[in-house]
Amino acid sequence: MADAVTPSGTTRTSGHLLASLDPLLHAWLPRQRWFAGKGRPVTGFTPVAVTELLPPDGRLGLYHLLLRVHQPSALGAEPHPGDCYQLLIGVREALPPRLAPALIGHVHHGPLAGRTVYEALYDPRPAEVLLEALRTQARVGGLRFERDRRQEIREGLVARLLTAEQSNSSVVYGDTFILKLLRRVVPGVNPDLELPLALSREGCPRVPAPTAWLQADIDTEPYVLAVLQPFVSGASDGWELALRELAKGEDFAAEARALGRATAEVHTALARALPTATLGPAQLRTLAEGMTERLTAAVQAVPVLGPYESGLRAAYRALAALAGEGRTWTAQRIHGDLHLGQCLRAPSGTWSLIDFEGEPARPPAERRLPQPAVRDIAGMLRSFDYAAHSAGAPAPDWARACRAAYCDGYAEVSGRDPRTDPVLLRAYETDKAVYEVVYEARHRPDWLPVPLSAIRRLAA
Ligand SMILES: Nc1ncnc2c1ncn2[C@@H]1O[C@H](COP(=O)(O)OP(=O)(O)O)[C@@H](O)[C@H]1O
Ligand SMILES: O=P(O)(O)O[C@H]1O[C@H](CO)[C@@H](O[C@H]2O[C@H](CO)[C@@H](O)[C@H](O)[C@H]2O)[C@H](O)[C@H]1O
Repeated sequence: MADAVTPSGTTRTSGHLLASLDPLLHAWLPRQRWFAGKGRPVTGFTPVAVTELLPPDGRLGLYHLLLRVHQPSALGAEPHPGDCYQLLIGVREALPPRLAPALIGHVHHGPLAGRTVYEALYDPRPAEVLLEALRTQARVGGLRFERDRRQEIREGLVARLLTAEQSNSSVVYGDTFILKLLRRVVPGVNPDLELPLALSREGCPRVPAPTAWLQADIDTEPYVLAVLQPFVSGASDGWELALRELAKGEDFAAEARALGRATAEVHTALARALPTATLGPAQLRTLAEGMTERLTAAVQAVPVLGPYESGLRAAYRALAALAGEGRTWTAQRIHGDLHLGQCLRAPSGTWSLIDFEGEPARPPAERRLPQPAVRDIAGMLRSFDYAAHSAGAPAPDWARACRAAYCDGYAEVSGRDPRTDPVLLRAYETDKAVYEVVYEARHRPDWLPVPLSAIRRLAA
């Protein structure tokens, strides 16, 4: 491993530390749930920044690492410098049994020889070090711990790692706050901080307002590394709730309507807070072309889509035809990956939306472009359909009622009924269903029939 490029204030041992960790990380990193490069071998690491948060000479050492992971590009893809991942490495003489699942390995040489290194977020003490650094707005090396001073952060909140299946890692502090530590990080503005901050400035209560955040400046570029928000205690997510109601044969229309209202509140606040744009004929054509290209790539990746391709293309042709008629749409910042799993219902019945990162597979710059709000609505409509097809026997009437109630709720608050834009809505729903086919084929092949049933309907 090359010598560490350390920000000022970092440790004398960091270069050696990385050299001794290299073989351990090779074995450990690709097995992590949040590692996005699965299926391609890891050929090496380059340290981007190494910061000592607790010196290793005590009972507990703690390092913050940003690591570039080198992997061969996918066949036909452009050469890529490698994704940058964020790690928190704990160092102890020996691991207590409760931390066994966190083990990375035993170090055999270098300054940490004889010590054990592990995934520090499993351990309450290192996680509490992060909260304390946020509370006190610490600066350590190139790490900047920032906070909104209007919100109080109490001392001594006890940390626990969330065990949910997720793309990043989250720690809950005393049921008061949740810290999302981003794993694959990119330079520039991150919508997962940008949009909740903008919504909080607008006074929109539908999104937990960021309390604090961690940033790094690397080669003059800012990286958002973690975001702390109030924890919605006792909340259930929309997906769990929908499946529970379906299993009981209960209707979900009242909740769907409340979700429609919440989505409209968020869209209205985002349109006020951040720039909007008008999509003219040229942009509509580009939009339709992009959808068509994604369909072509999806058919190549998942050939079972083949028989439906021409039927699905009709939705995109209809969109391009609207461009020919000179139709325009307003575009604005949106959630970008809205589905039932991104909606939390507090015990009081209030809904919140979370996770504004956008679709992780899309390039970061594209995720921050203004887009028609209908795209988020299409995501939610797909989600009701998903729920109705995931619970034992399909429940098309249940899905229809939810979809209608969601649009009603949206129209009540925004004054715009998404069903008055059927061509755009259908094109976005088709695009999302195609994405889902690829997603399920890659990640959950047993679920493939769920989006495929929508594909059959949309292609007819
Ligand atoms: N403010 C919050 N209050 C309560 N639970 C939350 C909150 N934010 C996130 N969660 C929980 O954490 C999980 C992961 O959060 P999410 O932002 O979706 O992370 P990821 O981007 O890693 O998927 C969610 O599914 C939800 O259960
Ligand atoms: O939550 P993520 O940002 O990781 O989104 C990805 O995974 C989702 C599944 O967890 C996937 O969503 C699809 O399945 C959901 C049920 O599990 C369903 O509610 C969604 O409507 C459906 O799209 C999402 O597409 C993917 O990007």
